Amino acid sequence: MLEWYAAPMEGLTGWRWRQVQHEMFGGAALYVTPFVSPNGNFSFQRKELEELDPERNRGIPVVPQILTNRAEYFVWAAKECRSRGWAQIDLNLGCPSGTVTGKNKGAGLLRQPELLRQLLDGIFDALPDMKISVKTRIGWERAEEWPALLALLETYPICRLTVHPRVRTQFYKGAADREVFRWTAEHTALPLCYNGDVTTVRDLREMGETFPDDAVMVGRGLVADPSLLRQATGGPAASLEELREFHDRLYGLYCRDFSGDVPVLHHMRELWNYFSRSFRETDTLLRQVRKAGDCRAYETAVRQFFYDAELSH
Ligand SMILES: Cc1cc2nc3c(=O)[nH]c(=O)nc-3n(C[C@H](O)[C@H](O)[C@H](O)COP(=O)(O)O)c2cc1C
Repeated sequence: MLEWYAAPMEGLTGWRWRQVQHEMFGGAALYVTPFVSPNGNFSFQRKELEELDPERNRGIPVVPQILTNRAEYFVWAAKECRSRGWAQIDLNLGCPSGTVTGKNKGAGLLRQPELLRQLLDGIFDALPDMKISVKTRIGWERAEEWPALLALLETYPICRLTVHPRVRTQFYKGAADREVFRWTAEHTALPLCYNGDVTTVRDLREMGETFPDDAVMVGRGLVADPSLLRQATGGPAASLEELREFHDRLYGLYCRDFSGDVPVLHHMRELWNYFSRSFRETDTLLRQVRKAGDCRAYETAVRQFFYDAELSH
């Protein structure tokens, strides 16, 4: 059955974004959290605890994502998540960042098949009753690596394999290779989820028609237009008023929770990098937003923007 998922995006789709998006627009059957990264201290950071907190995610179907290359850290973190009521845990095999891959984590594991095997053996031996999903790229530097990686992954009872069909060295450049996903769908019995460059309702419909038995995960397209999955499930596109309310509520949560203007503005700038695509003619606004040295200047720029704004669709 085709389902739509919200992708994990560090700094963008954290619990505050999920709260507001889910309440206002919904449409996602699951929301994978930006990764948490357990280590030898066997304790989560405050930000990670918030990300996993049932209260902050109340009513939202959340799948915590874990980034590690050590089975004992994953198993500890998964049990912590289970004790908070989360039934499924996702393993990150896709993060391309040099600081992550340099430690053989995320996509770094894709060039270390033996380490990956040990990690998966340890995870699936210790957690036979938990639903474990995996989100992966198709290789380190060449798509030709994918058949061997898939053969390895297939030996485990992965409850859903999300495939982002780029290799690590591409980061987010070039096009996601939908042919590789098609090949994967023809060659594996694992439940699949497609992820990459799905940004319009037309894309969503096309994916739904081509892969009716799989799921589709949307990242940047959903941050750009938080109503995208509502539209995929037959609902209307967001109105200008809804987008303004979405912005104001999220901004209000950042202002409430962060101390000082700097972290608030940092988060809002990240959001606008994508959210601006919902509107026409955003150059002046984006300049003003980037220039705003404090929240007052930011609020003035955004008020003016919404006064003049026109939707891009
Ligand atoms: C700023 C940013 C943060 C991301 N954080 C994560 C993350 O924490 N975990 C993860 O698995 N993928 C992460 N990703 C990758 C996205 O989940 C997704 O795979 C990627 O954006 C491609 O999908 P899209 O074209 O629908 O955006 C991140 C991507 C970006 C651009």
